[in-house]
Amino acid sequence: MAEYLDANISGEELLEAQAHVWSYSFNYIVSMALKCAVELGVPDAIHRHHAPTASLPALASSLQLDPSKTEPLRRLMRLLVHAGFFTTTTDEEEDEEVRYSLTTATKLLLRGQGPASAFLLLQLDPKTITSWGALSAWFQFSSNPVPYEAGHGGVSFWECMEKDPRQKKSFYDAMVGDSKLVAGVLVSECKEVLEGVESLVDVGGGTGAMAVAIAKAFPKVKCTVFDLPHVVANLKEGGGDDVVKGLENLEVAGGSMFEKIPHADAILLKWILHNWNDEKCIDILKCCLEAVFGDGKKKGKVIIIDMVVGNKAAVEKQELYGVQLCFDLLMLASYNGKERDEKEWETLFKVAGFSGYKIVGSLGPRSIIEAYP
Ligand SMILES: C[S@@+](CC[C@H](N)C(=O)[O-])C[C@H]1O[C@@H](n2cnc3c(N)ncnc32)[C@H](O)[C@@H]1O
Ligand SMILES: COc1cc(-c2oc3cc(O)cc(O)c3c(=O)c2O)cc(OC)c1OC
Repeated sequence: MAEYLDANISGEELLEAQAHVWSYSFNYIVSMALKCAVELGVPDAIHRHHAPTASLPALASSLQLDPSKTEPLRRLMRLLVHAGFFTTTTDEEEDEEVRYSLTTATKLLLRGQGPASAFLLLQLDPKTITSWGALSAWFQFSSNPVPYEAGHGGVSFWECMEKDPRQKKSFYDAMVGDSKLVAGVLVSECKEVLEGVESLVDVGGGTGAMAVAIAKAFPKVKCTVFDLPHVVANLKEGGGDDVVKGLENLEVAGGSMFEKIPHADAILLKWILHNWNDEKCIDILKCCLEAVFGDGKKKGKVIIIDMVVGNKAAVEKQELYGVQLCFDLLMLASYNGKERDEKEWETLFKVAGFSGYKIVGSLGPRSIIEAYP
């Protein structure tokens, strides 16, 4: 036994530890195999198939792969079945051939219509992966609080994105996909959040996907998409993925959430505060408070869709807790932002001047938090 190991460790425990290291060393291979399947169009080919399942030869032929790639495809699919992205059945009465079908997760990865495919491709973009490779150098040598900026000559993620149309498109495609998915759940299963709300501003609303969904589902709510002027510049003229144009109860406003936010009785902050450190969050929240006060009356609320690290959902489902911790590291690396636990949220609201808050629902690893003036 090597001297650095405790003499009491059994051989079984040692080999299990080795497999644990292997498993985490290989995690990216599963991610890359999934990216490969999405790029090949495997989910789409199964979806297009005349039956809800597809055999390996049918799949290979639909993907127009050379016959020599059929066996490698079987091995790719075996890994992704193990990871929960496809299921298999065998028709014993017919040909005993294995047939693949989609799971709910792979339905989210259909090209064009799948709300999570842009997110997957964004996380696995060579640029994103390269920035993770520089994290240890940032810990050791950088005085810039934002790892992303340290690797980009002091330029922020938002500024870099403006100079790189491909990165900008992939970022907003990922955000739009997520907003469509979350908006669908919000308007059908969490309607009470918008009960009694007459006007709403979606702060940092990007290209408007969330506000469009709310405006369509709640025609009596006057909605506004608010983001930096260049982000919302041509939304009214029909830019963006959603039809902002033509919706009577939807306005577009450009400005900065650090300066002035238009008045409304509900201010929505979806996936905003985790991008910022505590000081910046307090500035944003103070601006929100002014926006809901508007006519001087203490009414209205700020609705926040973000993670509450270690919440009940995460305690009950370990995978959700893992997602929260990965997002926290992504926010650290990209913006010096963070995912917050309930105590940290409570402190932010108190310091910004809110009278109270309530966690009113959960959306997978994220929560819906209401903060009151
Ligand atoms: C992570 S995205 C979230 C977008 C959208 N809420 C969603 O969940 O899909 C953050 C948004 O904040 C916007 N943003 C950044 N700085 C801002 C500022 N000073 N004022 C208003 N919006 C800002 C960005 O343009 C971007 O659309
Ligand atoms: C486009 O390249 C990068 C994207 C991100 C980034 O930022 C996010 C911000 C959010 O509020 C929510 C998110 O889900 C995300 C992301 O998923 C995400 O990938 C971060 C980067 O810097 C590390 C990027 O540059 C490479």
